[in-house]
Amino acid sequence: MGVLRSTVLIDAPVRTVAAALREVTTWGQAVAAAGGRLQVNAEGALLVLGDELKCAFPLLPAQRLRVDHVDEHGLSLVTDNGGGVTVRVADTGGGVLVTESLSWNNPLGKLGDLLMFRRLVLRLLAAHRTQVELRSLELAAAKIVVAAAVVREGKLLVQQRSYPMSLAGKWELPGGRVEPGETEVEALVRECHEEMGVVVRPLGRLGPDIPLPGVGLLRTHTAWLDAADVQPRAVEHRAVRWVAAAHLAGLDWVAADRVLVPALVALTEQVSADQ
Ligand SMILES: Nc1nc2c([nH]c(=O)n2[C@H]2C[C@H](O)[C@@H](COP(=O)(O)OP(=O)(O)OP(=O)(O)O)O2)c(=O)[nH]1
Repeated sequence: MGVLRSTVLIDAPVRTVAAALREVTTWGQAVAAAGGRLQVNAEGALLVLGDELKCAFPLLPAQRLRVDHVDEHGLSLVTDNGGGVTVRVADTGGGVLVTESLSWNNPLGKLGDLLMFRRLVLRLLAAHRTQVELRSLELAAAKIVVAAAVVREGKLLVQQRSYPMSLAGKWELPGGRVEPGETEVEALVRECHEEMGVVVRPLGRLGPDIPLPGVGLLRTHTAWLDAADVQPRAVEHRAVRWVAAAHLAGLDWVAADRVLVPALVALTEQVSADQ
């Protein structure tokens, strides 16, 4: 088995780099820059566990890759013959270190590695490194949309959108755009008050950053309702609902929020166990 590794230090938040890694287009552009073609069998713009990709390079048999692991620390893709790509992101305090390892099984042996595979893999690693860095810096400068994950009595608070047409009827977390001069926490408190008439207390970050094409970057914070007995109401939305962990995966979410579901399920189960 051949293995090559590449590293790069990126000046962006660690979850933002992880978000760039998940983007299907980042992988597609890297493969194209190395002379290949990537076909993706994924529902959204971001890779989730189990998604499949088919990677083809001239003169080589196409490889099927499956997303085997993905979280805010990186992801791994595995091929049918035991090879694959693992990318890890780690905050060093002086930038985010991205380490990518690409391993392959070459039926042509050492000579094939020397003549062809090593060069191709190095090209691919360099192209991916460049794409991830470019996209991370772009996302780090993007406008932020904040969302609140509020759990009470074993259920998560969700809202049903009423606009625009393309999102009407879909479910999302309460929140909205961070206005100029506002912190994320201030925006979250303001949006929850405007949208549901409640006061929330944000507690900290949850789950991955999620790129919203043409809008910005979605960032989620866990939050508590300030008063235990107050009932959120739908001011701008069609409905608000409290949903148990077991029903979260089945909800008709806006596309981006599907990526958050594992973190939302884990949070809801954990808070229910603690209460
Ligand atoms: N609030 C919120 N917005 C989300 C989520 N997921 C997601 O893709 N979005 C998108 C939908 C919108 O394109 C954008 C934020 O829109 P918004 O309508 O909530 O924000 P806003 O109140 O600041 O904007 P507006 O109504 O004044 O236009 O982010 C989510 O979970 N919560």
